[in-house]
Amino acid sequence: MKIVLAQIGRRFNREWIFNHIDYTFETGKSYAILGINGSGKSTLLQIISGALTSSVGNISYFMAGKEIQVEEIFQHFSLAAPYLDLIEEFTLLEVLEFHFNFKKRIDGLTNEQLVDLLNMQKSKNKQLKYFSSGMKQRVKLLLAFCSDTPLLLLDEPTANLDEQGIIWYLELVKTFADNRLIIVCSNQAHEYAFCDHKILVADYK
Ligand SMILES: Nc1ncnc2c1ncn2[C@@H]1O[C@H](COP(=O)(O)OP(=O)(O)OP(=O)(O)O)[C@@H](O)[C@H]1O
Repeated sequence: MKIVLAQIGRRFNREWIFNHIDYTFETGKSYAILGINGSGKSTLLQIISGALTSSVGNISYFMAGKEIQVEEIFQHFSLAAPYLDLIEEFTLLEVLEFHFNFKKRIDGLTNEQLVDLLNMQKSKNKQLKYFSSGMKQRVKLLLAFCSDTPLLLLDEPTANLDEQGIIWYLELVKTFADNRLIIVCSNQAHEYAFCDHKILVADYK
């Protein structure tokens, strides 16, 4: 997969958040979008995911040399982000079942294997509204990493995770990152240290 940004800019009302971004993202590489709070990392990630349009410029997506339209791109990425909500009335098993109706499971992982990966056997029949914020974050990350998509988008992946959770996240990266295009929005070194390329939003002010 290849994503090409050409002179991308975004403003809200009269304020330009960033402008003139020319950048190419490619499969097999990992990228960190970096910047202080409010610098525009999530805005850029949402443009890449097609959830938000840019104010100027063009974004193009290619898979196996064939162009994909932005309306289709949702089928090809998984996203874990603070603004993405889980259905809290569902139990963990119901969340897994529901999510994987829409996305293919990586390596055909079963619900039991996914629960084991989360280390949440005791909580599999519990509604998510009773999960701690760290547990919900682990579920979001697992759904993203274990969906068979070429593009993995992670916004603040270790938000709400304790030290053990951060180690668990880095294990997910090791196990499920191969041959994918990964883009991480972050301002915490431990969550993007593995990334090959770094993009500073402040360079595009
Ligand atoms: N819908 C919107 N309307 C107006 N302003 C917005 C909107 N969405 C974002 N902004 C503004 O755009 C700027 C960038 O926000 P964004 O959430 O992309 O930053 P961020 O770098 O991801 O921040 P954080 O590290 O805190 O998550 C902020 O000043 C924010 O207030």
